[in-house]
Amino acid sequence: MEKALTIAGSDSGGGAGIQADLKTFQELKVFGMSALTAVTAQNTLGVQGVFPMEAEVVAEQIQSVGEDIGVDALKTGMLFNAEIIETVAEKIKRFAWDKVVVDPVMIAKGGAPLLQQEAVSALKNHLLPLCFVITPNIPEAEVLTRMTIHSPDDKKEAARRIHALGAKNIVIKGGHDVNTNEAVDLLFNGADFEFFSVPRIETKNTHGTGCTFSAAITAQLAKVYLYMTRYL
Ligand SMILES: Nc1ncnc2c1ncn2[C@@H]1O[C@H](COP(=O)(O)OP(=O)(O)OP(=O)(O)O)[C@@H](O)[C@H]1O
Ligand SMILES: Cc1ncc(CO)c(N)n1
Repeated sequence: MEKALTIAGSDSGGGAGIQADLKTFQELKVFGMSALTAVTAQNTLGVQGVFPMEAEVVAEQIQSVGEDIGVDALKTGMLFNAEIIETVAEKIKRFAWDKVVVDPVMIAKGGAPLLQQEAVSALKNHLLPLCFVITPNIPEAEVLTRMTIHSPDDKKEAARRIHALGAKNIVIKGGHDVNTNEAVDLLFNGADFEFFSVPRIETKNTHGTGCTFSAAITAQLAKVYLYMTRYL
């Protein structure tokens, strides 16, 4: 059975974070493992508390999993601060993991910060160059590129800029594009653009959509051989 690791925060409400990731791994029939970066107290009303782990605690969890069980693919979610980001980047390099999915989690849907503002540059400098796929939502893509995104062309330009930061494949998710009746994601692999569009489901219950999405990509990556060198 292929093995997937999530390096992310705990959501006590079970909709996002490692809980969403592990449920998704299980659904897609890969063996799920976790390295916890933070404990959050969350429910349907919002985020009531955020308690980050020491970077050393994150490092030890990744080390234990990497040196014994093995990792076919991994994703990162909430990383909270620069120290944790740098620790995660070091471990990815140390184990030479290549199927790395970065969900650049910054702010919970209710507005609570899940990444310190000063950690954005650590994310750009240390983690983006190591990632095979990055899955920003529109506000996250705006922070990473320092541009505003209104149109499909803006999404393309943002994807180009994120590619220039070192990410190999970029998916800009369209969940936040609430003015259209479609949810349109854009994939850019450094050469070609592809839009994926589905009818927007009218619901407020979208907590954890991004975590589930990036966990699904990670699970599917765990099962495939990366043979297309253009993407590597
Ligand atoms: N209302 C919706 N109807 C259909 N698809 C949706 C809807 N909202 C989001 N999606 C899809 O779900 C996936 C996740 O996108 P979204 O932009 O919601 O991520 P996110 O903001 O990072 O989520 P979160 O921060 O809650 O984890 C994308 O593929 C997006 O197109
Ligand atoms: C722990 C955690 N990770 C990610 C998100 C983003 O959905 C969240 N709300 N909570």
